[in-house]
Amino acid sequence: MSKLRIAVQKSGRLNEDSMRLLKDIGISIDNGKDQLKASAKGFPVEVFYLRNGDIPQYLKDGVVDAAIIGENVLIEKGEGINIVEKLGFSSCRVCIAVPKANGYTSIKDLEGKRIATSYPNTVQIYLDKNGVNANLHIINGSVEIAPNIGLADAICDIVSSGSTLFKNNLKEVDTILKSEAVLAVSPKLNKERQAILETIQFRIQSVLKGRNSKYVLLNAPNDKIQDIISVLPGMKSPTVLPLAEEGWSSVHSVISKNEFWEVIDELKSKGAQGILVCPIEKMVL
Ligand SMILES: Nc1ncnc2c1ncn2[C@@H]1O[C@H](COP(=O)(O)OP(=O)(O)OP(=O)(O)O)[C@@H](O)[C@H]1O
Ligand SMILES: O=P(O)(O)OC[C@H]1O[C@H](OP(=O)(O)OP(=O)(O)O)[C@H](O)[C@@H]1O
Ligand SMILES: [Mg+2]
Repeated sequence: MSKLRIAVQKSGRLNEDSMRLLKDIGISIDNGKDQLKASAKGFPVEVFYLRNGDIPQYLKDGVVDAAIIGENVLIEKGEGINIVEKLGFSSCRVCIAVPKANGYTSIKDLEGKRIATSYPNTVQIYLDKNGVNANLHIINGSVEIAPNIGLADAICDIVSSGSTLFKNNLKEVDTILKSEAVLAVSPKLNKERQAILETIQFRIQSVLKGRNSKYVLLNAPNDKIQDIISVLPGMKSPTVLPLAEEGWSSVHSVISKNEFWEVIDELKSKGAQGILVCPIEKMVL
């Protein structure tokens, strides 16, 4: 039987969360990272440990069928590769930054200037769109140091917390794109492996829905129940069960992590007591 070949980053920012996601969807791997290729136990998948930056070419060539990769890398060099799931980790943005003292007003200020970057295609497309001519200086790491050593007037690199820019006396002036880890697929994927991929996608969706939701249990007097369930969507509708104590009920429901605190405040103000909040491992709708 054919196996789906999935690439993950060998080491770096994406590795740990990628391996955790694979584990959460039931793909466990015996051998360690020193192996560049490993088979999953009890599931038709082979995992390849590769450099994030090399993965787009492997996908294009069909050497691997799917990959967990930073969206920014696909935008830079992943033409023709489809993203099938956004995975909700390694969020960052690709930004233009200049020295703090620079009185930057718009991208036009970079006309004729030198920009250091590891993302030349992304920057060039952005400059072309804005009708700006600049000289790109391609470096693979520590891009933020370039203005300080006189190598460039501006940089274009990944920003997350902003602390690397801050430490290097730079300020973010333009965001070119936002990125997160994604599941990407080779244009050469065959039918048999497509079916394995669909099983994986279904499992990933169940895990991500679980991660984005909380299970809530609370107690309330029966005369407050209608008011309380009006703010609780649940998967279908909330579960209401009688408590041993006469006149009281327990309500169970699922809340989205994004609106969690607002809903909790509202539940309290409507008379909910003993509110318990539990993580959800997986959610199959
Ligand atoms: N500071 C950050 N915060 C959040 N996500 C980040 C950050 N830096 C990078 N990323 C994301 O993680 C991906 C991998 O970054 P990392 O620095 O680990 O590898 P790399 O050096 O770009 O790649 P390679 O595996 O080819 O050596 C990036 O492409 C980006 O999507
Ligand atoms: O906004 P921040 O939270 O400071 O993160 C941004 C920094 O993180 C990444 O570098 P990384 O640490 O991955 O080092 P690298 O250049 O060796 O890849 C990126 O290239 C920035 O330098
Ligand atoms: Mg990095």
